[in-house]
Amino acid sequence: MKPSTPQRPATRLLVSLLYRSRWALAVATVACVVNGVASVSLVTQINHALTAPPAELSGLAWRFVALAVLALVSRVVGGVVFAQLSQGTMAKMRKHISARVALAPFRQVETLGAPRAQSIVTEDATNVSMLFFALPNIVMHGSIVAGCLGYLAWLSWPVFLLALAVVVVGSLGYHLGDARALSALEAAGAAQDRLFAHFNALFSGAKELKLHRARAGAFVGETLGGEIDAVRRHRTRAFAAYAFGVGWIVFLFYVFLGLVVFAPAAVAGLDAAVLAGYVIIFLFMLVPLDGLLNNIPTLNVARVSLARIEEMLAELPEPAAESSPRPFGDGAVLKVSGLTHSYYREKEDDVFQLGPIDLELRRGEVSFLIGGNGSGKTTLAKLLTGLYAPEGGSISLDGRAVDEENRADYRQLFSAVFSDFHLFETLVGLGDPELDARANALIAKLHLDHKVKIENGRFSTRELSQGQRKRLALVVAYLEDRPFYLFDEWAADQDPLFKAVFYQELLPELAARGKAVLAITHDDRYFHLADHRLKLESGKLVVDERREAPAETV
Ligand SMILES: Nc1ncnc2c1ncn2[C@@H]1O[C@H](COP(=O)(O)OP(=O)(O)OP(=O)(O)O)[C@@H](O)[C@H]1O
Repeated sequence: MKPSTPQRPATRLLVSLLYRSRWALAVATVACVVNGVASVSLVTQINHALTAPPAELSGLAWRFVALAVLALVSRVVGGVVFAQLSQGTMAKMRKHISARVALAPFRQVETLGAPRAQSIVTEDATNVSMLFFALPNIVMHGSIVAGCLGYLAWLSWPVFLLALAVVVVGSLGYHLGDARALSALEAAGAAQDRLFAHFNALFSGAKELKLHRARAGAFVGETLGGEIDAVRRHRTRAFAAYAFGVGWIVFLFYVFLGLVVFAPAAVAGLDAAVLAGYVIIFLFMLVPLDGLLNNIPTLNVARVSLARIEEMLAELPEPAAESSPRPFGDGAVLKVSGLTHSYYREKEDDVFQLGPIDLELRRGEVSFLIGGNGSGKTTLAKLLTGLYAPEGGSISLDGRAVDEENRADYRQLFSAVFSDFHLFETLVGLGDPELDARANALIAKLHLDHKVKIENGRFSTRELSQGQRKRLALVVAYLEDRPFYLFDEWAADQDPLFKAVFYQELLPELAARGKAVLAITHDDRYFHLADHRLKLESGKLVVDERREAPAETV
């Protein structure tokens, strides 16, 4: 993973976010200002009413009511627009990131990993949405502070210069804390990614944790607990740095105030007659200054999150066109020449090399791919189905090469059930009664009709055994009716009876329907049924024989 640089603001995303929301932001900020003015005016009206003669009271009361309504409306408008902005931004970011992950090359999705993506889609998107609560406050309070400084400059240049010096010295101190806070926030982000991985393990490893008290204790207490504490520590460090920064600036203002009030002689050109004026401005300025400084951490947390989002998006290349101008036909022969792929395993400093591989898959044929664990069968299947782009060599269909431009289309020729398949809740084509009927017929054929059925394109349950769920995955693949079928150790979790159905009935049936079937298998009892046998050993294809070819034992 590249080191991120939160100090460099995620400018592009930030600017585009703000630009796209400029009108809503303007409305919300104006509503905030109107609310501030109305609230202050309400207080002045009350003040006035306390000493006003009774004849003026009814006029004051009407003005009071009007101001109260204005304060109410502006507060509601501001609150609603900010809520829309922040929630809208969060939703947009989540959709954008999800779409980019969905369109990214499969290898990149594998490398990125779910925990980091989850952490970014949840925590970081929320942090960015908070920007919309902080920004108007920063603008509002910042402009009051700037206005006060301007007024000071008009009143007295020396006092203004002194105030400016305080602002510069204070900002430098704040900036030092800010740099520390940003690096702590970045470290918190990295710890948060690891935390999500551990949270996932809490569920995927629930059985193992339940069966081993010591492991559960060590995992929850040290691994997971350690990461929770790491996030807490880094975030606390960041916010403590901001607390020091705010304290430092406010302290400098008190020093300044003390200097002007108690040692006016120290400030050249200070007019004692307008001293009270300065003091009032300083005191008035303290509240918005505090508000301004307190909102900067939210802005910086959002900046760090935006940088993390940008970094992740940069790792997922811009999606290529999803369909080429000339889609593939069904194709009769899939030819592979000199195909290679390598995995670099950082932790072991080791490379797994698959290939170079040459082979052919033909429609109407059942091919079995065998080989020991780790020999590269699944990797070859990912290359054949177009999930991985080959590092070397080529794949072609009826002589037409598969390339970057048409790979997404090429993938649509395959129906696959991988060993780590995912069963979605619904079929594609919801609400089609004909599809429901075909699916239910297949479910009956796979002896699952007493357990589950399809209603409106939805499985009535997915609470099934692993072998049963795999049968449902097979139903989904059958319904897709693509020209190429891949089964990665599909029969591994089936009972002997069903293994026989799979190898002796289902696969030949698919081949008879003109499909090219590739089954990765360890079931040597059924090897003799294959039309085409392939064997991998340590990434090399050591057997490639067809039924009609001279006998060679596999
Ligand atoms: N995502 C990955 N990153 C790094 N190395 C990987 C990755 N996936 C697989 N490998 C390595 O590539 C090699 C081949 O893995 P592959 O899954 O293709 O084997 P396989 O023949 O399907 O094994 P099995 O029969 O156990 O399913 C293994 O040594 C494995 O460690």
